[in-house]
Parts: sequence; C-alpha cells; structure tokens
Amino acid sequence: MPRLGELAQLLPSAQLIGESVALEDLTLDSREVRPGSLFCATRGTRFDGHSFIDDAVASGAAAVMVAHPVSVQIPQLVVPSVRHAIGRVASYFFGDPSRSLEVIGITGTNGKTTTSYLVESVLNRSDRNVGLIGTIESRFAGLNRPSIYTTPEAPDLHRLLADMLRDGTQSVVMEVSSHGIDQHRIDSMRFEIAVFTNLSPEHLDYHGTMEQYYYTKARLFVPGLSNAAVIGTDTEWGRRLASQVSIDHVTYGPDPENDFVVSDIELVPEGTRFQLRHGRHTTRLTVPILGAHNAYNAAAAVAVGHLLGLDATEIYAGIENCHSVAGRFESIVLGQEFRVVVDYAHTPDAIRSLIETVRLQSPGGRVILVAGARGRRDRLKRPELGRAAAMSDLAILTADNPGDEEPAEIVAQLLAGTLDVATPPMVVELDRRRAITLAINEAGRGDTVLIVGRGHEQSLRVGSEVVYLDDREVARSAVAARIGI
Ligand SMILES: CC(=O)N[C@H]1[C@@H](OP(=O)(O)OP(=O)(O)OC[C@H]2O[C@@H](n3ccc(=O)[nH]c3=O)[C@H](O)[C@@H]2O)O[C@H](CO)[C@@H](O)[C@@H]1O[C@H](C)C(=O)N[C@@H](C)C(=O)N[C@H](CCC(=O)O)C(=O)O
Ligand SMILES: Nc1ncnc2c1ncn2[C@@H]1O[C@H](COP(=O)(O)OP(=O)(O)OP(=O)(O)O)[C@@H](O)[C@H]1O
Repeated sequence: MPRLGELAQLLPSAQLIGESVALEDLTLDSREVRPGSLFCATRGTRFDGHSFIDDAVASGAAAVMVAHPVSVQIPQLVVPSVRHAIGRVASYFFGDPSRSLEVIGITGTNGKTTTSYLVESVLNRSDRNVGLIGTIESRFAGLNRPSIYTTPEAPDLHRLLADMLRDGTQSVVMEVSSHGIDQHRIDSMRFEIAVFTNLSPEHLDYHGTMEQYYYTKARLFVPGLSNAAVIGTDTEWGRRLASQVSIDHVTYGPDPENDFVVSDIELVPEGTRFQLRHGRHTTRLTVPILGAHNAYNAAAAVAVGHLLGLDATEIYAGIENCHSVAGRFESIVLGQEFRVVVDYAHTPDAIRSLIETVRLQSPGGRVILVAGARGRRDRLKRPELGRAAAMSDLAILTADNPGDEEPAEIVAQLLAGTLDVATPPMVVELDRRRAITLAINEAGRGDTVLIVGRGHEQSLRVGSEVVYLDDREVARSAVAARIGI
C-alpha cells in the first residue's frame, strides 16, 4: 500500500507534516474512515470536512489531507486544494487502474445511461470482459451494485476500477456527470473514447450559466484525459464542441455532414428503427428501446464500436440485441386498452421529446402526463419543465423527490412557467401514488399515460424520510385495479 510521502511527491505544492506513514485506504467521509485510512477533508454545501478531523482520528485515520495545517497528532498532507488533489491521489493510490483498462466515458444532459447500455451491448459482442459504471448500477464479473451517484467520488471510482481490473475486466463503460467533472472526480483518468450526447438546460443552479455548463462538459474532451471523441451534433453545443476539440473525433447526427448520419426514424412495435449512413455504407437498424432519441443514442454506440475497430456486423448485432434499460420508456402491459409508460425524463428537453414520441406512436390518443420536479436541485429549470408538461393533453403535477422542499411550492414553480402558454387541463395531486392512479383511471382506449421523473428509482425523499415508491409498481397495481385483475 502507498505511503503518505509518495502522495506528497505527486503534488508539487504539497507539504508533508509528520511521518510518511503507510496508508490502507482513502476517503472523503469521516464516517467511512477505518484504521489506516487517509481522510481527505473537502468543503461541501453544508459542511467543511476539516471539522470532522477529530472523528476521523477517533476512527483510526493514519493521516489527513487538508487545505491548511491543522492541530492533530497524526501526519498531515497540506495542499492548496484537496478537491484538486483528490483525483490524482486516488488514481495513484489504486495503481492508476484506468490506464490498464479501455474506458469509454459518456457525458451529456440526456442519454448517458441509455447510451452506456448500448455501448456495453456492442462491446459484449467482442471478446472483451466489460464493466459498467452509471446512475443505475455498477456491474462487473457478474456482480451488480446499485449506484448512489452517477459518477462516484474519486476514491470510490478508482477503488472500483481497481476491483474491476483485478477481476479481469478489460473495458469499462462509464457515465460522466458534470458534477463529476467539476468536482475533479475524474481527474487523472484515461478515457480511450469520450462521448458527448447533447446539452440542454439542467443543473444551472450548480453551474450558473449554459456557457459554464458547456465548459465543464467540454473539459472531458482534452488531450491527456481522453484519446478520441464521439460527438452528437443534434444540439448546437455538440456542433460547437466538434468545432473546438483538438482530439481525434467523429460526429453523429441528422445533418449529412456528420460522420454517422441518422435519418428516417420510425417507431415500430419492436422499438426505434432508423437509417444510419457512414461513408458509402448505409444500413437500417432497429434499437429495441422506444423513443426517437434512441436512434441518436444508438448511433453514438455504433461510432464507439467503429473507433474501437469492431466488426460492423458485431456492432449492429450489439445494438439490435441490447436489452431495455430499467425505467427508460418502460411499458406496463397488463392487457389494458391504453398504454402506460414509465420514464426517467426529468429535463424539459427529455419530456418534450418523450411526448413527441408518444404522439407519433399513438396518433389520436391523449397523452396524460404525471410529472413533478426534484427538490433541492435545479430550481431554474422548473418553469421550463412546466411548459414542457403543457404539451400533454392532461398534466397531473405531483411530488418528485422533494427532500426538504415543500412539494406544493415546487409545483407552483412548474405552473409559473405555463402562465403565458396555452395549457391543457392541469391537476395538482401532490401524493405521487394518487397522481399515478388518477392518471390511469382517466385513460381511455388509445390514450397513453406517461409517468416521468423517477424511472428505475424505488424511493422518494420527503423531508428527512425515505419513502419506498416505485412508479412501475404503483402503475401496475392501478392498472390491475382498473381492469379488475
Ligand atoms: C450537491 C453537491 O454537489 N454535493 C456535493 C457536496 O456535498 P454536500 O454539500 O452534501 O457535502 P456536505 O454534507 O457539506 O459535506 C462536506 C464534506 O464533509 C464530509 N463529511 C460530512 C459529514 C460527516 O459527518 N463527515 C464528513 O466527513 C462529506 O463527506 C463531504 O466530503 O460536497 C461533497 C464533497 O465535496 C460532494 O461529494 C457532494 O456531491 C454529492 C456526491 C452529490 O450527491 N452530488 C450530486 C449532486 C451529484 O454529483 N450528482 C451527479 C449526477 C447529477 C445528474 O446527472 O443528475 C452524480 O454524478 O451523481
Ligand atoms: N439522446 C437523447 N436526447 C433527448 N432525450 C433523451 C436522450 N436519451 C434519453 N433521453 C431521455 O432522457 C431520459 C433519461 O435517459 P438516460 O437515463 O439515458 O439519461 P441520463 O443522461 O443518464 O440521465 P441522468 O443524468 O439523470 O442519469 C430518458 O428516459 C429519455 O426520456
């Protein structure tokens, strides 16, 4: 195991106070310290990790990494910014595992999880052992762990990559969130390929402006961090990125000048069918996940396979045999005469694109939407979410993980966005179970009930309480009650 002095040598401005002790592990959280750990004190939105140093010492920390000298009996590594140091330190500590793995990083506002599953499915067609890290789970060597964050904190990320490597994993597909980039969780990683899906307003309370949000995402696409890129150009931000990056890249999108051109998207019973042109080669592919946007997600996965030199037949087989992604356009089918779809859409863009998909698929039927907005996150997007919800025929506005915010206030902010647009009937039902049941009881033949926001999630945080609630389960019971089975 590394010694503290080795870590000091990695960081030019670090000052080691005390002995170069051997370290067993490292963590940002005093509650996770075990004997021999290096506790790294970072500032969050509520606390300054430096105030938990006594707790860390009591739990047996061997040393601390701090932003200023502290009065403590154990050795300390003083650095100008613990946040800036943590990626480098964590990567070194676990043996720089990403350098021995073929890592594909996927970023963008929407489509990271879906694209990562598609890339995984493509890579599984080659003889690689593939691992996955993302919002829903991390998976390798037959193990499956539910995720807490989309992109783990640097110590957890590099520990996981090291475990994967030890278990024979060769390629890793991982989602890279903008928080992950901004909080230096991915510093010192090596990505073989970085993918940019798209960018639309989200997390602006965190990043401030779209420009800053874009800049954060763009930091993944620099030499040294990523070797090559696959860039979706269906948003202006992707076109801008493609014109700015200096690493090798290919593009995909609707315009004919892309390297991979997506056209003729159709929704068919088996999923989403589209045409993909690459150079002189044109093919029709069906990705078994509904939603026009999945044609683009699939094109991204094809481009990754192409850059990795995989055979086209294998790539296409990976796309066509990808299993569905939990909570992404997941249909509840119990023989009812209307459709019920649970989806993870929680950005205005995703909700709009979903409603368009449903309208294409069920022309003439009504779209009955159940939607809310998450608490403690991204207040700025709420009016725009309200406007997106207004594209439905009946919107039932409800709670979506309100945390310590008042659900009624969140819904009022959604409604505020609809003041200047023509709205369908809008009903407020803050109890999410009742909102879903109400929507299902309202649906008639040919209608679609679209329940958005939670997708695969199985709990809601209301105040400080965690309440078990799985939209799919609630919808299933409501449909069963409605049709009497
Ligand atoms: C909103 C946000 O940015 N949160 C970050 C923030 O957490 P925080 O404000 O809750 O931290 P805090 O409670 O003030 O604590 C500060 C520090 O003290 C430590 N602490 C705290 C209590 C204690 O007893 N002992 C202790 O050591 C904490 O571990 C932390 O390091 O500061 C922490 C330390 O720097 C970050 O880990 C944390 O990101 C957490 C992981 C988080 O949930 N972030 C979310 C928003 C996130 O990153 N999400 C993206 C996906 C977003 C998306 O695409 O939708 C993700 O990649 O998961
Ligand atoms: N390429 C895309 N363009 C627009 N919307 C999309 C796209 N791909 C997926 N979506 C929508 O976004 C929702 C979330 O998809 P997915 O989980 O793949 O994205 P994500 O980027 O991983 O989200 P998160 O950052 O919250 O984990 C889907 O349920 C779908 O409604």
